[in-house]
Amino acid sequence: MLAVEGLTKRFGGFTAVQGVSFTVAEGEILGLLGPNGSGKSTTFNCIAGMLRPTAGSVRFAGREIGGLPADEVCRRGIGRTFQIPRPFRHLTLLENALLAAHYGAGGAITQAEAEARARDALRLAQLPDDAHATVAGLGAAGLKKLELARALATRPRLLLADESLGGLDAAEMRAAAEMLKRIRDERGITIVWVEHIMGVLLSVVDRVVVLDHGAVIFEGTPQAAQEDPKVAEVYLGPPEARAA
Ligand SMILES: Nc1ncnc2c1ncn2[C@@H]1O[C@H](COP(=O)(O)OP(=O)(O)OP(=O)(O)O)[C@@H](O)[C@H]1O
Repeated sequence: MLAVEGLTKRFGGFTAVQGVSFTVAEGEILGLLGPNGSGKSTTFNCIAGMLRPTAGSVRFAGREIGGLPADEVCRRGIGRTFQIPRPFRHLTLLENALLAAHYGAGGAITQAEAEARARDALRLAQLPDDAHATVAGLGAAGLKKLELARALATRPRLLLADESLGGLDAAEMRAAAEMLKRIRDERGITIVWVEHIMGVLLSVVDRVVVLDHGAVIFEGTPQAAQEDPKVAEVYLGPPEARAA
């Protein structure tokens, strides 16, 4: 469904992503892992149209999308969440989701249809879908849910989830991971989940790609990732430096 090939992104003289290639199959949950600064968000933003790749190709559903603007990528069926939720705080949850539904449809749906999509997305994210629920009072976990609902309201076939777990406690992390799994299982939405926290992600993803210094250093099953010495080294440091 998604094929990233030779993706490279330079910022001036600095190469943040260098020749990254991976594919995502329909219905799969792929975990994109890597330590801070390894190029995950840059890769993600090149797919989602927030950044224009310096080189390489991004194909979605058989068509090149590399370099298309974010709104066009969204209309083609790729929804995304942001690492730092920035909802419209003066609007209700429903209004936030409604705006996302219109954005995802490029303004081509009726208000009734947008409302149906918005309510469905809020329910999927386990948020109230009544007209009065407000953003005020949502904690970190609630804001992440709203971020997810806004992405779902755009009716994506592929969901790019950016670091959904930062700032959550262990129980909230498990619940968030289960929610992504449920969205895939119930709706068949393909998911690329970007995270630097490895533990809980490995329990729900089908496959893992690990980046380090802008390049892919591992691709395989979650089990194999846990046993891979290169993955252990970027996460835990060289063997001699690890605590016994
Ligand atoms: N707009 C930019 N201009 C210059 N350098 C950038 C820019 N965006 C990212 N970088 C650099 O590119 C590298 C990769 O950053 P990126 O945000 O993609 O990493 P990441 O793996 O997502 O990290 P994190 O887990 O901290 O979000 C970093 O060294 C970062 O400082």
